[in-house]
Amino acid sequence: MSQEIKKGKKKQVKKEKTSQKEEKSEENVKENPKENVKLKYGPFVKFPYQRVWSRCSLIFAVLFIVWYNSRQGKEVYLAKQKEILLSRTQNVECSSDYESEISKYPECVPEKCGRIVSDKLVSSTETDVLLKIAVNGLNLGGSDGGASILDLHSGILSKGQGFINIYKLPEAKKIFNSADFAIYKVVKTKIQHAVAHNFGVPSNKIYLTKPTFFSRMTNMSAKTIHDEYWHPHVDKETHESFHYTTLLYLNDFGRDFEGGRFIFIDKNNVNTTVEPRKGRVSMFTSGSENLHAVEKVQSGTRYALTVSFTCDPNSAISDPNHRIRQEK
Ligand SMILES: O=C(O)CCC(=O)C(=O)O
Ligand SMILES: [Fe+2]
Repeated sequence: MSQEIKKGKKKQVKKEKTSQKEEKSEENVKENPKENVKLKYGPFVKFPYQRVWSRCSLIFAVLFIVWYNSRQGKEVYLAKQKEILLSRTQNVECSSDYESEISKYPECVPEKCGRIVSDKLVSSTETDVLLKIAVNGLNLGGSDGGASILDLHSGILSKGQGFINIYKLPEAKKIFNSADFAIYKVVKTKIQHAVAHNFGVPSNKIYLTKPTFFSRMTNMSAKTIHDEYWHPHVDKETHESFHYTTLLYLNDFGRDFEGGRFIFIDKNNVNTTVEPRKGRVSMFTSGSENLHAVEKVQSGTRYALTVSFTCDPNSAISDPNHRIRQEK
C-alpha cells in the first residue's frame, strides 16, 4: 500500500516537472519566439537575403557544371565494339570540297555526305581470309615504327624505314593463292555496292583507287612520318582523287588491341567514335566534313583494310590477281 502511495507521489512530481517545463518553454516562446519553434522549412535566415543568395549560388553551381562539361567536349559513339549493326548512318553536311567537281562527275560526287557502319556486309570467313593475307604479307616486311602497310595492287610493303615490293620476294608466292585474290575482289565489290547504295550513286560510276591497302598498327614509337597514323586529317586532302573512303576492320578493339579507335572530329568539340570490330565496314565521304584520326594503339596489334573509291575514271586501279602477281 505504502509502495503504491510512493509511486503515486513520484508520478505527481513528474507531472509537475513536465508542466513546469512546458510553462517555461511557453514563456520562452513568448520572450524569444525564434529559439524553440520547430521550423517547418528549415532554420531562420541568418543574414539578409539569405534565401536569395543560396538560390543564386545553387543556380550558379548548376550553370558551372553545365559549362564545364560542354568545355570538355562530347564523345558520341557511331559504333561500339560490342554492338552488331546491320547499318547505322550519321549524316553530315557536305563540305564545299566537291563543288569544283560536280560538273566533271555529276553522277558520282556526293550530294549527301556522312558515315555509315555495317557489321553485316562482310562475312567472318571473308574477314578471316583477309586477316590471313594481312598477317602473312606484313610478316614479310614491317616498319621499324608503329605503322606498316601492304598494298596488294602495287605490291608496296613497309620494310624498316622504307618500302619494298612484296612480289619481288620469293616467299610471297607461297603465301597468297588465287582463292585469296578472289575473296579480296568479292569483298571490294560488296563494299563498292554498299557505298553506291548508301550515298545514292550508281555503282559503275565509282572506281577503286589508290592507295587501297592493309594496315597494321602497334604502339611502337614512330621512326618516320609514315608511322604517325594518329594525326587528324582529311583523306581528300591527302589523296586528291578520293571521294569515298571505306575501312574494313580485321580484328577487335578491346580484345586484340587497346587504343586505336577511329574518331571523326566534328564541329563544336564533338567527337564521333567508331570502335573497330572484326568484319565491321565503315564508309564515309572523303572531304573535310569527315576530318578524322586514329587513336594511338596502346597495346596489341590492329589490322584493317582501307578500300578507297574515286569518281575519276583516270584514277581507277584494277583488282590485284594471281596472274599479275606472277608477272611482277
Ligand atoms: O585505319 C583506320 O581506321 C583509318 C586510317 C586512316 O584514316 C587512313 O588511312 O586515312
Ligand atoms: Fe584517313
